Amino acid sequence: MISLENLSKFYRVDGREIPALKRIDLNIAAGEIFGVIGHSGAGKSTLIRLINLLERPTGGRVLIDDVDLTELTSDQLRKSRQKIGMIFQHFNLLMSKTVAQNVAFPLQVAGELDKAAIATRVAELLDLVGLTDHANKYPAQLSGGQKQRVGIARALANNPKLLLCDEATSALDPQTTASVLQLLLEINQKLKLTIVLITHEMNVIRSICDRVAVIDGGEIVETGPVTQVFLHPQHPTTRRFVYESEHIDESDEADDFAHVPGKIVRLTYKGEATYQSHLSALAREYEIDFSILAGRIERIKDTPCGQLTLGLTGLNTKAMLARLADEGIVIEELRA
Ligand SMILES: Nc1ncnc2c1ncn2[C@@H]1O[C@H](COP(=O)(O)OP(=O)(O)OP(=O)(O)O)[C@@H](O)[C@H]1O
Repeated sequence: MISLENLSKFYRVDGREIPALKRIDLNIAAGEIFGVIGHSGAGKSTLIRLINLLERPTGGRVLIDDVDLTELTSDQLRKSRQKIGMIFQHFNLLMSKTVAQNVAFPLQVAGELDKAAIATRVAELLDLVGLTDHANKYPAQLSGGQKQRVGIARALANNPKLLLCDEATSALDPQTTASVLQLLLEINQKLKLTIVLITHEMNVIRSICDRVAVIDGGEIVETGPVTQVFLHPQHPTTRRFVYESEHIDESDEADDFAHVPGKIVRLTYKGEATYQSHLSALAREYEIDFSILAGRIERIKDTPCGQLTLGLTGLNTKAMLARLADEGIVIEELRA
């Protein structure tokens, strides 16, 4: 649905060109929730603002459903933008208008004049985001989570096919973050809406995204399904994000395991295999002793996943690992 081709953006500051994005190539499919994660200054905001041309690229193309937005007239662009909703970290609500008026605003801007039609649509949207009882309140009377729900209702007013989320939960506490993410997931499933979100928090990616791109210094350094990127991070920036979110210290681990005898391996389980007890049965069969050095079980979106780091001793470790591999468990040898 979205195709960014060789996209670059330079900002001109005091006559100097500051590179913000360098030759980005990215494809996002209709109906997916796609996350972009990066540290401050990595280029996330620039990237998301290029998707609806709030920023114009210095080079490259932005295609949405095969239409190159960079070639549209300003009138055509305005029409295309009505099919792209956006929500923001600080909500950007009109403080002097009520919740209902904020949600009605984009309908009026799009040319809807029928007051009854507007009222019906606003009621539908407030019901969708769970704010029916707050229609006549002003933004100052709402919590952060409620404000973001107004932002979401407003963004959905004109039935967009794409929703862009610019650090949409960064100003919210963890519990409110979880409920806003749940709402985004419901909307994605109910309305078949494509969602692109940017964040600096791995937890946001883990809870609702299907695929993720990691951005660093204006470049995409890694991209893939969230389970793949989470369980087998390749680039140092990705590894840092994952290990920080799991409170793992790689260098500590190496020290801690220095005195463990035998082979050290990491097993990765995905799906139902996560809960099965092959390990003890196989260890008995192959006369292997194992000690558990580290472990975690979690859910990545709706997939259960587990990782176990083991110390193995015995004559048949190779054969036992081959059996585990046959059962679809990914084996990484950390020390031979
Ligand atoms: N309007 C601008 N003028 C000049 N430089 C800019 C402008 N906007 C962003 N930049 C620069 O471009 C780079 C990328 O910024 P961007 O805001 O896209 O990063 P980010 O990953 O969203 O960071 P943050 O999470 O802190 O918002 C940074 O070096 C930033 O200083």
